[in-house]
Amino acid sequence: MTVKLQMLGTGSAFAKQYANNNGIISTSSTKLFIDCGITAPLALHQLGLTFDQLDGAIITHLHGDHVGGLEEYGFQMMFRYKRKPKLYIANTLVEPLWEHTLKGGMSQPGLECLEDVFDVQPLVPDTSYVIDDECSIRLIQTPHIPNKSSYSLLVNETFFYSADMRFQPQLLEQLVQQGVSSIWHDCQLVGAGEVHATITELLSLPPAIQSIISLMHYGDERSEWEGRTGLMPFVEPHHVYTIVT
Ligand SMILES: Nc1ccn([C@@H]2O[C@@H]3COP(=O)(O)O[C@H]3[C@H]2O)c(=O)n1
Ligand SMILES: [Zn+2]
Ligand SMILES: [Zn+2]
Repeated sequence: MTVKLQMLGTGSAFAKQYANNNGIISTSSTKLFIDCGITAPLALHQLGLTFDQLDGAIITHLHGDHVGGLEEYGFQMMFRYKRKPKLYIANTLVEPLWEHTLKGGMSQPGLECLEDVFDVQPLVPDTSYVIDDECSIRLIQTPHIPNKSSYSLLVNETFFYSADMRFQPQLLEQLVQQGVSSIWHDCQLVGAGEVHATITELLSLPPAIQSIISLMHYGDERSEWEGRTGLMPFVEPHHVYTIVT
């Protein structure tokens, strides 16, 4: 049972040296985007891949760096590849993703809801879903923007992918107690962490937790922080990581 994760990009929403923090999670039989932001179509192309090589996407929340590539993904699959990709998304985000994000560009006769474009798999948070023999996923609602739903992702109950979330030391502690052995965390290197965890906050975690954290969703100032992130390495874009063995 092996699950791999390759990041198309590891950058913050405003980063220009690193593409949006979007990944491709894969098993021997399934390949899914984790988020599909503005830069995802180009980043995918630069990796030598095409949309039809993926089975679908898992979506964490509705910011452009996480969903801004879905219009092109949906249209390419519809008109070029003639197949509906799976869309794993929290049940609370199904309607807003269509009404507030995609409808303006995608609606036309015959395309009137998210289900007309994607094979929508609405996920109930805190519930585990089997993707295939090797992989299960569970969404956990985590705080990001006040009064907006946003989710982190637990893979096989052992790998925690924060997506975008504020500093939640108690949650991280609890996850470790429940058997999580690897955490990929978004990280704001400069400025106040109003909607993301800052590096200063993450550096305050006990060494035992820091030692299983890798940093993603960072800004262009990453190079100034090499060697200054405690026990937490940066996730490298394009590197293929084995996240579950
Ligand atoms: N209240 C907010 C809302 C948004 N932002 C910035 O906009 C970005 C949107 O994508 P993100 O990756 O969630 O990061 C957000 C902040 O940089 C912010 O700094 N404060
Ligand atoms: Zn983001
Ligand atoms: Zn966000």
